Parts: sequence; structure tokens; C-alpha cells
Amino acid sequence: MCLITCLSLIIYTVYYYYKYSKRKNPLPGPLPLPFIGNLYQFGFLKDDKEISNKFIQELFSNYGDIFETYSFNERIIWINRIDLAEKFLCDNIIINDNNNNKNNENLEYNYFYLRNKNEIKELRMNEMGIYSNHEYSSWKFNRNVLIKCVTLPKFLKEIVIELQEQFKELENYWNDIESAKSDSVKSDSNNQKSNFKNDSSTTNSTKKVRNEDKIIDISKWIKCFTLDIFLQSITREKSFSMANYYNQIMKDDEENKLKGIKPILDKNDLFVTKFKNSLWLLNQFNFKLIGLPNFFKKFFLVYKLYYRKYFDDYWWFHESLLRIVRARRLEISNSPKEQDLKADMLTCLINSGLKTDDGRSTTDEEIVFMMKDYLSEGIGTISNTFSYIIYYICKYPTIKYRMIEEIDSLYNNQNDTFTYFILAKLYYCEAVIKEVSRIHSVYPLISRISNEKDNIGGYTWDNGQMFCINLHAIHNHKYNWNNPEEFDPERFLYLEEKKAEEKELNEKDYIGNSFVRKNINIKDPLFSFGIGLRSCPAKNLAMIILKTMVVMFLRKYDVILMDKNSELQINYNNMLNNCEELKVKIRPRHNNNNNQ
Ligand code: HEM
Repeated sequence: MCLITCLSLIIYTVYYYYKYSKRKNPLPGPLPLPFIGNLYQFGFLKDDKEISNKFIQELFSNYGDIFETYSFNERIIWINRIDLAEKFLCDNIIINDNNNNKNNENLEYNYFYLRNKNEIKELRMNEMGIYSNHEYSSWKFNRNVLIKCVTLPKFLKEIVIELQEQFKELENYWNDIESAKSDSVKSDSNNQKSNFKNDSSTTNSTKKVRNEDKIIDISKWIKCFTLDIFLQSITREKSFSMANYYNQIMKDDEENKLKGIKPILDKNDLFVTKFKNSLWLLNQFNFKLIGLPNFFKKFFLVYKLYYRKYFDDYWWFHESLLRIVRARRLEISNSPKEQDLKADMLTCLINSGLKTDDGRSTTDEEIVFMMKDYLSEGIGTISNTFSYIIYYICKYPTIKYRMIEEIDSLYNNQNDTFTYFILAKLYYCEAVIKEVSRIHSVYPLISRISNEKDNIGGYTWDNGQMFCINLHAIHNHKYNWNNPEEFDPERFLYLEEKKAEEKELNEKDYIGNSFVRKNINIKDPLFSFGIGLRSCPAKNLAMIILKTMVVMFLRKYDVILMDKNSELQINYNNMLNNCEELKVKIRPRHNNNNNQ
């Protein structure tokens, strides 16, 4: 028996490498192993945290602009230069219909699919929502509803106000946590005090300022802050992630800990845990199990048992959202017509889906899947981008002070609530956000599957070929950018000013500037929000949220890194480059008399 098994394995291995040597369009890349391909190098068999985006970037340095890897038996072609990815940029639909007959049933769209279709049916993620949806008409319908919501001026106005309310809560927690110990301030101030710009309060009382310094892990606070704002907008109930985190920090301080609301905090914690587990499960199917035959996903008992807990949490979370949608729908239908409804995300999703261009309304289930998209796509991207912004402006204080200057010139009073209209004037802050997104992609990789035979990178590929587009490599490639390793927001300032001046982009204007155009038909050189048909439908909303957060923070606080030589601590997890820790010292600026 043993001999037969060994013999079969040897025969399979020989056959595997024979087929590998005869593959169409051989490209450079690491040698795959039978059954698992290159997954052992991607850390598949280890803990999630060890999957390294760094490894992918190393492959790029070793194998160049186009290379290949294997996930189980699925061959993946990696694209690392923008001209090779030009076909994916198209946001028009390529119709594969021989009779040129616009019959919906016969339409096929190239590069519409992000992954293979063989994800587990049980999760229903291939037919609902946006991100994982494989059904074109359902995807388009849902995407349009979401776009309608996230571009509604009423929604945008409200979210900017909500952010400011929430920020006040965050500040209250910051005020309550122990001020930086004078010892640490003293030793630290020797090295770093000069980094804090001399604001008026520094001269008033050094002692007072010292006591107001706070040492915080801003990446953790901002994750909780974003979680709260998104959960609140989707559930219409107060969420308590910041409160929970505060209690965690104050665990030894019984006096200051929040105790009265413990049952509420526990309820929130349970909800967040279920949400995180269902997100984890989605990502397993979307990305980790690419290439695993569906047979194993469906029938492999150990596999099913291993994931059981996550399946249960997935459906627990789903049912909870469903109950929330039904209750809100009822509330809306019972409210008087003349009543002005709040513009939270849930209300907008329900209302925008009531009468759509397609002449049908969204079902409760569809709304639940969109809510999940909103949460899963919004929270990590926003919070991590904000942490990177803080990191880079600490590394480049002159840039930080120029942002502060721009903010101060627009907002006289630190305590006034501001509207979202004024955010459009923050050209420099926007340029900084874009430069941070370029140099450090929070979402470094995206994937596409061809639906028809096509030529990419000078090779002809059959339909069903999977491509991975390395946004991080594209954003840092010498082919497109002058001195890509330099952190230089000016390159985007130029684009923004040009945009404002001319309204329409004139491609020639970019030649010779920071973005080097090589006859590529690209309107915007930054791809942090993805590429083409499936690009992020909420990029405007994301920019509004990020700018609001930057204004709220910088008009009140100055910030420095605890360790000015520290590197960003990043883990590639759930498709995102997650900032694990960012210890900073913050100091109220007090440069406004109204704030005293
Ligand atoms: C800084 C913030 C954000 C970044 C960097 C970002 C980036 C991205 C990227 C790279 C993609 C994949 C696109 C592709 O495959 O080509 C994507 C898709 C998506 N994003 Fe965002 N995103 C951000 C914020 C948000 C927010 C706040 C939402 C909430 C509504 C959102 C909702 C989505 C959805 C639903 C998709 C799937 C689109 C589709 O498949 O059609 N994103 N995003």
C-alpha cells in the first residue's frame, strides 16, 4: 500500500513538472510544489499575520514587471507596471457577444471577475452585494444603489458632522487617560522637543504643556473610532469600540474605568467579534483558497469543522443586520411623509433602493450584503490610511506644518463644527493624502480574471486566466514616477491645481512632471482606489472622511513619533496592509484664544 502511494506520488510529481515545463507563455517566478504551488512561500500554512506583502514585493524585485506564481494549481500572472495593466483600466464593458446583439443573457464582461467563481455557495456572496458578487446585473444594481447613497449631499453633510461629534468623544477618552509621565516627557523632550513647533502655550507654561502631552497608540484609537462611526451609520445605534478600548487601557484603574455600561460594552464587543469573524471567513474564501478545487471546499469534513465557528458567526451577524433592516424599514414606512429622515447609511440604503432606475426596489437581503460591503471595505481602508498619514507627517514635519497652516487659514475656531463644503479647499492636505496613498498602498493588490482570450504583456492568454495587479509596485515604479522613493506631495499638488484651473485634464501637462506619462490613456495616475470597472465606488466619500479626520486632528493637536526612527509596523491581512501599532505623542496646540 505504502509502495503504491509512494509510486503514485512520484509519478504525479514527474507529470506535474513535465506539464509545468510545457506550460504556455512560461514566465519567470518561484518554483511551485505539486498540490500547493507557491503557497508555502506566501505563508499559507502559517498564521495570517505572517503572510507577507513584503514577499510579494521581493518577487517583484527578483522577477521583474511580469511574473507568475501558483496558488494550489491555479496559475496567477502578476502585473507590476501600469502599461501592462492598461487593459484592466477600462471601465467600459467589453461585450463578448458574437451577434452583437445586446441580449443580456449573452453578455460577458472581460475582467469583471475578481476571483474564480468557485467560492463556497453557502455564503451566497457570489450573487449578492458588490465586492464578491459574480452576477453582473445584480452587482450593477447594488453598486448603483451604493454610489447613489455615498454621493448624496445630505449623507455627506451628516457624516462630516457625525465624525466631529465622535471626535469629541475620542478627545474625552484622551483627556482621561494619564498624561505622559514627566520623566518620559523630560527624556523624550531632549530628543524630540524641537520637533514640536513652538506654539504660544509652550512659552506660557512648560509644566502645563508637559502634563497635557499624551502618549497614545494612534493606530488602535483610530481603528476603534472608524469602527464606531461606520457601525453607527449602519446600525443606527451607538457603538462602543472606543469605550471598550478605553477600558482595556484603564484595566488597572478602577476609579476611571467605565463600569455602569458594562452590559452595553459587552454587547458591542460580541457584535464586533462576530463581524470580524465573518469578515475573516469571507477573506479566506476570496483570497486564501484561490485555486483550491471546489470539491474540497464543499465536502472536506475537517475543513468544514475547522471553519464551523466562523460560519456560525457569519450567519449570526447576517441575521442581526437583517433584523436591523426590517425594523428600520418599518419605522420609515410608519413615519409621516413630511418628516425629514436622518441621512445615516442604513436609511440612505433603504431609501435609495426604494425606487431605482431598474424599476425595482432593493430587498432586505441585498441591503444586508451592501451593509457588509460598507463595513468590510470602509473601516480598515480608512483607519489604516489615516495612520499612515500620521506616520508620514511626523517623519516630514515641514509638510505637517504646511498642512496645519492650510487648515488654520480655513478654520478660525478650533471648536466650531465645520461643513463638508470647505473640505474642497484643502488642496495641500489632499495632495498629502494622495502621496501617502501612493507611497504606501493600504490596498496593495487587486485581482482580475479574463473572460475571453486576450493579449496582456505581449502574451496571449486563454479565458479564465487570473491576474494580480500589484498597485504598490505600480505606485513606486520608476517607469511612471520621478524619484518614486521620495515622499513629495507636490507631485499631486500640481495635479490638483491643474485640475482646479482647467477642469478638464490635459494629458500633455503631466509630461515632464512627477508622473511620467508614456502614452498611456490614464486620467488619474493614482490607483489606490483600484482600477477600472471594479474600482472603489466610494473614493469620494473616503477622501471626504480622511480630510475631515485630518482637519479635526491637526487643528487641535500637534503630533510626533515616540520613536522618530521607527518604521511602520505593517501586517498584510485581509487584503490590507494593516498598521499594527503607531505610538505617538500628541500635544494640544492651543493656538486659538477661543479654545482656552
Ligand atoms: C482610503 C479608503 C479606501 C481605499 C484605499 C479603497 C480601495 C479600494 C480598492 C483598491 C478596491 C478594489 C478595486 C479593484 O479591485 O479594482 C475597492 C473596492 C471597493 N470599495 Fe473601497 N476603498 C476605500 C474606502 C471605501 C469605503 C469607505 C467604502 C464604503 C462604501 C468602500 C467600498 C468599496 C466597495 C463596495 C468595493 C467593491 C467594488 C466592486 O467590486 O465593484 N471603499 N476599494
